[in-house]
Amino acid sequence: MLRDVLLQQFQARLQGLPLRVQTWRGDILEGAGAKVHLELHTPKALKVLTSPTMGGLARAYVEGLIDLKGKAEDILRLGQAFCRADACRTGKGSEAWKWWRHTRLRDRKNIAYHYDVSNDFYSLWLDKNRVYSCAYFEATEDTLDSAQEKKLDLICRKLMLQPGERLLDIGCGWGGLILRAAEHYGVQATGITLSQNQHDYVQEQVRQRGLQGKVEVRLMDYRDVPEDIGYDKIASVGMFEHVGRRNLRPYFDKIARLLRPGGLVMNHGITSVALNSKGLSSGISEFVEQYVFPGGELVHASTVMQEMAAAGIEPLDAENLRPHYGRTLWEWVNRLEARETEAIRMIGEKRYRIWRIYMAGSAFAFDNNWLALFQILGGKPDAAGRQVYPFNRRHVYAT
Ligand SMILES: C[S@@+](CC[C@H](N)C(=O)[O-])C[C@H]1O[C@@H](n2cnc3c(N)ncnc32)[C@H](O)[C@@H]1O
Repeated sequence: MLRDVLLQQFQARLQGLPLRVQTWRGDILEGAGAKVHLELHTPKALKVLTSPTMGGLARAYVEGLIDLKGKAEDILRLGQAFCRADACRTGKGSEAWKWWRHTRLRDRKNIAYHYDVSNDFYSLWLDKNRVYSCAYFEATEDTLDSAQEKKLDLICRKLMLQPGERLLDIGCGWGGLILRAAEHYGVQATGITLSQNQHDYVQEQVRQRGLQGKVEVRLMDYRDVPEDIGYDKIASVGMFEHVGRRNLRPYFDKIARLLRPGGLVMNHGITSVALNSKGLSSGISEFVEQYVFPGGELVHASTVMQEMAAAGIEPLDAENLRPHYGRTLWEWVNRLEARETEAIRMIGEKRYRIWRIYMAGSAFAFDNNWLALFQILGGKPDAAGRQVYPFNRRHVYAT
């Protein structure tokens, strides 16, 4: 019978893996020294497991065909060995994305899908400032809270924020950067987001902290920001992954028009390690597109610099924070798992599983050098080509 053949093929793949498997009939297939328990809830799961991909396993878990119990790190390591997916960084993923996907309406829907899940859910496992991007673990003893504050400060120092300057934060999330920049660096800050929940939360923070007139948040697409102001500094943190490969040129053109001559921009975001921008293989990109970040796209850091330069913004500094994002994501996963019951009550089992597996998978991808995180600082020279930037980096590291 086909089912028995599939079961045999599956068993052959298990050889030597520390995995305990329980089938829907209650049979136990014991691997040596099992660290992870895999439950097959239905014979349908066998189809996924006989020619497995990382994305296929994630989908089966999210859809409830299988259950995975154990430490998220062990699950990912086993998944990789089981799928024999050593080369996910090679960029053989889907090319399904198309430029017309990034209409304003579609982007707004995509953002709402991911960010408007529930503010309470995000507050369960993010740091106290609700920063949803890579932290900066400057010292080994840093906690998530301190590492996120250090990241915000690192960006403020790289941008050389001065009191009275105008700062625009494109994709401001729950306001961590604009609130800190206004309170600690004295800038006039404007944040934009496409998420209604984030917008409402930041507005309430501005009111509670008495920052009216100093911090403004707007529910707005970056393409619609009025160009008559001339910002001294612009930040975009964990946002440009939503822009789309083909929109990077107009995105940086827009930034160049918003920035006054001599101004600085910090583009902080996830980049691919593969040069060809095709996405991670083993079905990972397809899973992320369907369940996590519809419309998200990654490019190599060199492409970011190229597109920046084409818009007349001079790349001044680039730092890869890859290990910091691995650590940040493991912190998020551990904190989410510790609050599993509340999380499921708030957003339901399926969405809990999506966030758990995508964050653990992303942590694994950073640890394995499949993904990178680049802070790229650029400056807009004045008409004579001048860009006032120090001859050293003391302003960044001497605190
Ligand atoms: C991963 S969050 C990062 C939030 C914040 N910068 C942080 O570090 O916590 C991405 C942000 O980009 C915003 N975003 C995505 N696409 C956007 C667009 N087209 N226009 C404006 N904001 C956008 C989202 O609304 C969200 O606030």
